Amino acid sequence: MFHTIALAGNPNTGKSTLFNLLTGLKQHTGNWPGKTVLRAEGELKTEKHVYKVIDLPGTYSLYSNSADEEVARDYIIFEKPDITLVVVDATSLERNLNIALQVLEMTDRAVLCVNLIDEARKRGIHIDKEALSKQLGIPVVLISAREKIGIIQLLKTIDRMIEGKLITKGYKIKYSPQIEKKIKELESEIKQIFGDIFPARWIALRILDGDKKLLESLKAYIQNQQFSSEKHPSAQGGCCHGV
Ligand SMILES: Nc1nc2c(ncn2[C@@H]2O[C@H](COP(=O)(O)OP(=O)(O)OP(=O)(O)O)[C@@H](O)[C@H]2O)c(=O)[nH]1
Ligand SMILES: [Mg+2]
Repeated sequence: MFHTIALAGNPNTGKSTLFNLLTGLKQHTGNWPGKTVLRAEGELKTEKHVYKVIDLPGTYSLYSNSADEEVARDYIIFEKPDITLVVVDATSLERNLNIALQVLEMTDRAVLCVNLIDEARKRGIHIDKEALSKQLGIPVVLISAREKIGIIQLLKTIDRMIEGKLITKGYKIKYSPQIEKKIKELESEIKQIFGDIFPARWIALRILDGDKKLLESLKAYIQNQQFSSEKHPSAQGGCCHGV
């Protein structure tokens, strides 16, 4: 049995370089954004486990602004990777953390990979990974995918997470009392429809944001599930039990 790892993050942060290093494949890399347009898949074997690694397109957010964002978002929400590696650029961490917070709204099972640590060190940038990890509630690993720095530590972190030895609790942004009240109301309705298969808080936030495309994706997902359980009645009681 294999586990799944998705690579998400802003464009040009070294996701495909890391993907190639982990899987031995040759995804397109280069110094301009938007190279990976569709998701690519490969295999990673660590000492203990086998993983399917998915290289997602780089995006500045995970809303419904573009096809790329939808590919990345839908993968995290509908395919539910066991671990999402959020690959960020150590030389522009503040800007990159935006997407990390968006991923944490969707899943707690994430690791922050602070890539290009070689470049950051050259520029005298110090990153306090313990403080970052404490704030975000997930492991933080400093890596250089190009110079192969920190990769053993990353693999150990992935294995430990899969084995349940590392418990994560991703940071969730607190909004104003009025918004939090609306989120609570919507959350309970969303849970009635979907149970626990989707992160209700995240869907509530997307609804409040007027994200119609997400609603369309959810509708298509439900129809798809109903269709496949009609075709394969034995499939009922799977992940969509109660929908
Ligand atoms: N210095 C340094 N450069 C890196 C590192 N990792 C990747 N790069 C370089 O960063 C550039 C972008 O790398 P990619 O792997 O293509 O980035 P990506 O995130 O897949 O980009 P998109 O698919 O466009 O989102 C390339 O020129 C890489 O060689 C690193 O650890 N250190
Ligand atoms: Mg890429």
